[in-house]
Amino acid sequence: AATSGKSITSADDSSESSGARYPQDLRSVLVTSVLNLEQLDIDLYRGTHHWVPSTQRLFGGQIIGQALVAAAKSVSDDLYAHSLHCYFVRAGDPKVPVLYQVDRTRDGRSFTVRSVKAIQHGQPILICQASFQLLQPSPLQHQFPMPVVPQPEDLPTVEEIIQRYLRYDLTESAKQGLNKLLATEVPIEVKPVSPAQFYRHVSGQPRRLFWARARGHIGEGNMKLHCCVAAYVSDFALLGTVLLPYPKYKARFTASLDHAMWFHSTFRSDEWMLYECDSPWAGSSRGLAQGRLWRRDGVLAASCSQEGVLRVKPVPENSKL
Ligand SMILES: CC(C)(COP(=O)(O)OP(=O)(O)OC[C@H]1O[C@@H](n2cnc3c(N)ncnc32)[C@H](O)[C@@H]1OP(=O)(O)O)[C@@H](O)C(=O)NCCC(=O)NCCSC(=O)CCCCC(=O)O
Repeated sequence: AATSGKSITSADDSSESSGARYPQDLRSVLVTSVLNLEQLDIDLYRGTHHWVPSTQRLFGGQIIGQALVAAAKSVSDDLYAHSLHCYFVRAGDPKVPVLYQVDRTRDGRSFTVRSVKAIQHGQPILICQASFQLLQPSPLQHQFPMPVVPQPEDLPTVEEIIQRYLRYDLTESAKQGLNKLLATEVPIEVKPVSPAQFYRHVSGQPRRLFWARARGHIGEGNMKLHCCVAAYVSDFALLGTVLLPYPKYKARFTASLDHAMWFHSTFRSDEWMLYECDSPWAGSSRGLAQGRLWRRDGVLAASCSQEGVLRVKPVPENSKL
């Protein structure tokens, strides 16, 4: 079943397919560049960087998404990604590309496993195992119900929310921070269900919900690619859920330590999906966050879990943001 270096980052180019929002010249940058790896040799790929968070380390979602692209290139078209398990062992350096080395761990009748090492400066920054499966019928089928929330059309984008905040009486440095956020091109669109909770302006349960989708058109037909994009999206704002009950503290150092993801159903990552994030536990400078990605028709598309290191400091009194 193994193949060599197939292109999995080819979106459906056949103009606007079934209700797509974008013509082909507005293909998602996630497909055209973020997840588009250069093949250097058999099972060896190179990826470059796009959005780098303010932490100045590589965005974990990008490394996971690219690792899954590399793994998927060596499995046949009839197999679907069903899970991945990763450890972030070193911070990624945004100044150099990342190499992805794929090991074809096992090809079975139903399941196929790949191990991927992401390397910079000769050392691993991520180790990832991904598993793929032939679709199989099953009498066992259940899922939790999707939370009831406002539809994305009735909610503002993060950009609109930031514009609103900029009209408040803020310190110069808070304004600068918000303007920097506005100027940053993140390849996904986000609509928080509760902006005050999303931005930690109210103390609350360690739980938040937002709608997310890839910017631009991807199209149907390439489920592996949608899983790679969902892996990218799944690392966005997930770990921050741990901080929601603690408005009196701000992050001094946060980084995800590991990330696991399970894909349950077919979905389109360029259509709105509800991301439900919660954190059941924090302690010992670590926090556990869990996420569920829902299709808007209520089908559970994917679940993920992540543990991160979180070192915090008190927010100064009288802080305006
Ligand atoms: C840093 C990792 C997690 C390993 O930590 P450690 O084993 O402690 O490594 P060191 O290199 O020894 O220390 C790193 C740093 O931490 C300081 N440190 C260590 N221990 C302590 C302590 N007990 N108390 C205080 N400080 C401590 C140490 O001094 C170092 O500080 P520095 O000298 O100032 O650097 C390592 O495994 C790692 O980095 N892994 C990679 C993590 C990663 O990159 N994850 C993916 C990116 S995170 C992400 O994507 C989330 C983005 C979210 C964006 C969004 O929400 O939208």
